[in-house]
Amino acid sequence: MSFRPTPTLFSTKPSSKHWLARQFKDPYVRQRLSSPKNYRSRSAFKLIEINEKHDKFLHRPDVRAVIDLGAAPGGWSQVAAAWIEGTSVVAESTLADDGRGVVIAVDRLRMLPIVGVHTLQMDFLSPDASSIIGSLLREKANEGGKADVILSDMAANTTGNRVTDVQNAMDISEAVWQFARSHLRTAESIGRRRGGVLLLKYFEHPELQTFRRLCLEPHFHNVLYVKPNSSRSESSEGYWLCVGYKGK
Ligand SMILES: C[S@@+](CC[C@H](N)C(=O)[O-])C[C@H]1O[C@@H](n2cnc3c(N)ncnc32)[C@H](O)[C@@H]1O
Repeated sequence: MSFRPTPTLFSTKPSSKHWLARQFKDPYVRQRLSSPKNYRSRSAFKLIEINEKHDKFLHRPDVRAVIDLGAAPGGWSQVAAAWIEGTSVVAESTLADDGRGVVIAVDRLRMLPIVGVHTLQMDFLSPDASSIIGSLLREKANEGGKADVILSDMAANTTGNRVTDVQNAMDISEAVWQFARSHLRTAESIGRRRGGVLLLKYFEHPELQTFRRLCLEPHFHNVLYVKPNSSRSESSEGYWLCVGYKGK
């Protein structure tokens, strides 16, 4: 596919020129535009890469319920649904009776539908988010309302105020962790040390490292820092891949 902008569609401000130049050079932007899979976001390649490099935690026969927090526009949900829907390399017999598991995608923005994905438009930080998502899990996946994998690519809008931005990032990490405590399946219940997986985006800051040490490390068999090649090197984002949830 050729990748040429229509000049009249773009502003010529220096910031726009810089953005455009970066987009044209970016191999993942090109890959997204040329891929027949029509991924909705460049982020899809981050999840694909993390999954490939880390034991294909998403592509396990016993992964039936995936929650994608901060899912819009939907690249990660597409990747998860491809597996759950059985369009990936999976034996039919390993899927649930109706041939599917469930992906629940949550975002405060509206998302266009994706086959096999239940979308919830809501603010994840609202007090009733956990119970609403839990009810949907019980209804669509299992009585216990447990998820095998919880993904969070959520990021608050930056304000330019460092203190506020760090606090917002902390609030999201804390809320995701509290949610995982209630809804993530334990490794023990699956009989697999690496089961019960949380993938959580965070931004470099000492307070977030403290959060990792106090909240995540004691409750998972392994917590890895992951910076996929597809995550821009100038971005301070990284992911914690927490495998083997030990339970409360
Ligand atoms: C980087 S994008 C996610 C991209 C997504 N993984 C994909 O592949 O398409 C981050 C998303 O988090 C969402 N978000 C941030 N804070 C949120 C909140 N409190 N509740 C729900 N969604 C939130 C934003 O609306 C945004 O769509």
